[in-house]
Amino acid sequence: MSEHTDTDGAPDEDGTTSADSESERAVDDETEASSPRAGDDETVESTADEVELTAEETATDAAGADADDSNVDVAAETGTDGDGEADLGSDVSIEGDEATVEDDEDDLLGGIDIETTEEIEVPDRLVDQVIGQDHARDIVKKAAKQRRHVMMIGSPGTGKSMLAKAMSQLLPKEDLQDVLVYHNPDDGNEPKVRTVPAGKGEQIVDAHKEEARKRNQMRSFLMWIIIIAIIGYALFFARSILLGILAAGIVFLVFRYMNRGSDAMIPNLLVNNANQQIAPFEDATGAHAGALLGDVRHDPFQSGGMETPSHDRVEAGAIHKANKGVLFVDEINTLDIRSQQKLMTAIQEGEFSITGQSERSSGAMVQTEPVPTDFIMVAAGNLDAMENMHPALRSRIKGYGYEVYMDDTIEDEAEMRRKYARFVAQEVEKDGRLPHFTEEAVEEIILEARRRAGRKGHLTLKLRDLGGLVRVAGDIARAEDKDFTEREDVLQAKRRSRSIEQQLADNYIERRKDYELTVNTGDVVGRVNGLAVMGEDSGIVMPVMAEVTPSQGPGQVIATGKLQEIAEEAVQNVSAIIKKFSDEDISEKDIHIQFVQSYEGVEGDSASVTVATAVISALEDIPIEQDVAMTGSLSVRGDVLPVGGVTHKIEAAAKSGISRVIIPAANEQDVMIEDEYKDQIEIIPVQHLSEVLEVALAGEPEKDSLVDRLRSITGQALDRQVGRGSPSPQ
Ligand SMILES: Nc1ncnc2c1ncn2[C@@H]1O[C@H](COP(=O)(O)OP(=O)(O)OP(=O)(O)O)[C@@H](O)[C@H]1O
Repeated sequence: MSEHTDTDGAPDEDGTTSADSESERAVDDETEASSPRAGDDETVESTADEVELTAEETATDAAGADADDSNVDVAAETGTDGDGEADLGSDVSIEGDEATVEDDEDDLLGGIDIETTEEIEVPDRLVDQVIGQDHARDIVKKAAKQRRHVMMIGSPGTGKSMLAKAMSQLLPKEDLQDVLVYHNPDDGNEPKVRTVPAGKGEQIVDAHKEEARKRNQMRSFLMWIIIIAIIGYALFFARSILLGILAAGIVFLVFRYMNRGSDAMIPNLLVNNANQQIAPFEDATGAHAGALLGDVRHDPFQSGGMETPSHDRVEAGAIHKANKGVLFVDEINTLDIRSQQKLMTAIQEGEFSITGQSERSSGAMVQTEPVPTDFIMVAAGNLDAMENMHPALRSRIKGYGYEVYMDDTIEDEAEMRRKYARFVAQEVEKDGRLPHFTEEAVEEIILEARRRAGRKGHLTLKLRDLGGLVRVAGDIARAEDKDFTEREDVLQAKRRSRSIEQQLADNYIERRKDYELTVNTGDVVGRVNGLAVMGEDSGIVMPVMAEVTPSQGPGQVIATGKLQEIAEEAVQNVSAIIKKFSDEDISEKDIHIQFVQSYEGVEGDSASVTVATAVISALEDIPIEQDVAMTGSLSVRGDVLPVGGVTHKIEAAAKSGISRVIIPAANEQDVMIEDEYKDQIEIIPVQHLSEVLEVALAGEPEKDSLVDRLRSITGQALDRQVGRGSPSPQ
């Protein structure tokens, strides 16, 4: 829309052809020294923009609460490299400790000295409260400045909507507008639309109401005079009270009708930003068409003087309410295609007429003049969302904005741990009812953040879940009337707030124990205790059995249920090696694989080492030790490759009474098992299938000759000792 102008001179997405828009962007980019956009070289981008942002922050951060950008100020003042002390507020002193705490992993609070989180100052601006996600945060700042759209892809609870909300706080409030819808005397079905600066809308409506009230007052006065005159005339001259009442009634109705007419002239304040302290943030996640695009209510009377004028029935949609602010749509692929197309039009044109969304209602007759929709769109979701999103909409966002992938974890450094301590303070303050956390309680939360990361030297950024733990712990402390949330409360919360998958997995392990289905002693040919993950945070022992039989025709891999594909892939991977060391030709055999009592939940190739071991055992008729469980992916040359969820898998093995577990050596650093399991299980990291067989197979000398053959054909010369006695990483 022509009336939309951006404060920074950046072009609107105003319906120009893409060629026009591109040239506008080029001009814009020139004026902005080097405004980057998605797809540009990141290094070049960030240098120019950091300068911009730093300048912006220095000017605007009067509150001094900026989390990361304050580093610059701190560095300038103290001469240090500035690593965020200022984040934690003046109450918390960490100066002097810096050099020593930086790399001390055991200092869980990263060097700050607090008794409780009450002492930690929480920054005012949402953007400064965001932990990690530096890339996304920078993008959001740039995009707010340049009025660009953003697409954030990543795991749930990593701060996507928080960042979108933060973006609205960064937009200029001065640009906000009110939108009024007026009756159109020429065409009642096409109400007029006018925009005025925020706050003016209410004044205009009030002025119209006042005018209508005065007019109606005058009319009422006139009406009563006429009624009295008519009744007087009827009584004294016509001598008929009935006639008088009838005539007075008609006069009354005529005046009522006239009054309704002047009420109908009062405009409808469609979008009211009078009390808006920041630019609007509209969350249109899962919104139906009406809520997203606006609607016109049905009018049951439609005509005859009783109808509601069409402009009064118009309702704004999220796209209109978000004008000059942020429209956030999570799981954007769940919007139906028509809504996505219309959303695209709104982005492109910067305006969108409102019409009835229900085709059979009287609202469908009405279509307003275009209503401004000059919002910044923040689309979010996981990778699926991106695949299933309307391609043209995606290209709109891409062409006019940034795409950013959210991190799941962040490096575990002193600065970051201090921010996690602040995160606990933030969550406590946000909730408003929880007791603050003691130092030890915060330490336990940080330990949990490490554990949940599933990666050595990292902390989880799935902070919604971690915030959930903070709340449960706080609630436990509150229920006990404690002044502060203590370490025991966090430990209890950890036990209580187990996910459905964790509860299911524990049930599963218990049930298998009850029915004595878990075999953890002795040795069996063709049976391996495999390990799998359920959901994101729990493991199970999943035995795999293999049987090899001569085939009538070409050999097949036969597996149960949905696991056929995984079995086939695992057998294919191992077939090259088997061909070399075995006299048996497996292409002439049927290989039956059973994932015992499991139909799904096995992720991809993490079962391939298990399947390969079971097949080799069945083929060579060498038994497998059942006190061993294993996980790992396999290359065609027999290398054992890393997999996910090792910590949960090891814990599941320990819970099932298994005493040794084989994991890929590359995953060794990710193991963060709870203390209680450390003495129960020996962890054996391996690099090659020959090591797996050396540990898992029983029945020498067949085992030794097989391992030797495997080593010689794959050129694997292992110096290190594997098997019993190798130190566990914990
Ligand atoms: N990076 C972060 N920094 C600080 N707090 C965070 C962060 N990520 C998540 N949180 C906390 O978790 C809450 C939920 O996060 P948010 O709604 O932004 O996640 P999301 O990525 O949008 O998830 P979803 O896609 O499921 O909606 C936030 O209100 C905040 O308390």
